[in-house]
Amino acid sequence: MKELTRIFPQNKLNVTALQVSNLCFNYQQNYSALTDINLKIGLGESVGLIGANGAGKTTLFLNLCGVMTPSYGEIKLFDRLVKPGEFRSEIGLVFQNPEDQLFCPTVRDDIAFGPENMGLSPQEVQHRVNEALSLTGVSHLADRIPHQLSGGEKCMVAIASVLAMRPKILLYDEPSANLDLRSRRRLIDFLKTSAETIMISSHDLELILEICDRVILLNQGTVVADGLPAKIMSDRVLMEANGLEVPHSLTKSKQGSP
Ligand SMILES: Nc1ncnc2c1ncn2[C@@H]1O[C@H](COP(=O)(O)OP(=O)(O)OP(=O)(O)O)[C@@H](O)[C@H]1O
Repeated sequence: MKELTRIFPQNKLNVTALQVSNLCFNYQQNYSALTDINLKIGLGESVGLIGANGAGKTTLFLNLCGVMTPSYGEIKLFDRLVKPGEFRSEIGLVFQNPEDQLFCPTVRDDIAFGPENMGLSPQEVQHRVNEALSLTGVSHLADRIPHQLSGGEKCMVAIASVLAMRPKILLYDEPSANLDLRSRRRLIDFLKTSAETIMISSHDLELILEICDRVILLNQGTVVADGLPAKIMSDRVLMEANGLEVPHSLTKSKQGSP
C-alpha cells in the first residue's frame, strides 16, 4: 500500500471511531469482494472512499454498519465489536438510492421511523424530526409524499432520516449521484459543515477533494492508498493504474492555471 501521512485534524481526543482488522468478505465461496482490509478511522475525520466500479466500496460500507457479515476479520465501532444484524445507533448509512430508504406516506413519517424504532418518547421523536428537517434544510417538505419529491429533495430527506438517529459516524454511498449542479453544491456545503465523522464513497472526486481530509483508494477489494486527498488524487500513475483519472482541478493547479 502506498504509505502516506495519516491525519486526524479534528480528533483532539485521539478517539478511534472505527477499527477494521483483516476484513475479508466473499459474496460467493470463491469470489472475494474485500481482502484483508485494515483501517482506523478517527473521531471527527472526513474520509473519502474512491475506486473504480466494482472496487468494493458499497460492500465495505455494508460490512461497517453490520448489514453484511464479514467472512473473516473484525470491525470495532467505538471499541465494541460490530455484530451483524445488531442495530447500532452510533453509525448510519445513507444509501446510494434514496428510494431504498424512503417508504412512508410523508417525509415526516420517514424521518420519524428511525427514532421511533429506537424506543424514544413521542416528544423526543418529534424533537429529533424537527431538528433533522432543519439541519438538512427541508422543513418545508415535512408533509410531502416522499416518492413525489425531486432527486435532490429525496437525497436531503434520506440524509435527514439518518441524522434523526444522531449517529456519530455517517457513511454516504454516492451522495451526489443524479444531483443537478445546484443540489450538488447544497449537498457539498451541507457535508462540509458536518459535525459527525463521515465516510463518503464517490466517483465525484471534486466533491471528495472539497470535503475530505483523507482518502482511501480501493481496487478489487484491497486498499491501495490511504492519505491526503490532493496527494493521492494528483498521482496520475497511481490513479490510472486503479482505473481513475486525476480530477480536473488538480491538473489545472499543476499547470499553474488560475
Ligand atoms: N449481491 C451480490 N452478489 C454477488 N456479487 C456482488 C453482489 N454485490 C456486489 N457484488 C460484486 O462485488 C464487487 C464489489 O461490488 P461493490 O458494489 O461493493 O463495488 P463498488 O465499488 O461499490 O462499485 P460501484 O462504484 O460500481 O458502485 C463487484 O465485483 C460486484 O460485482
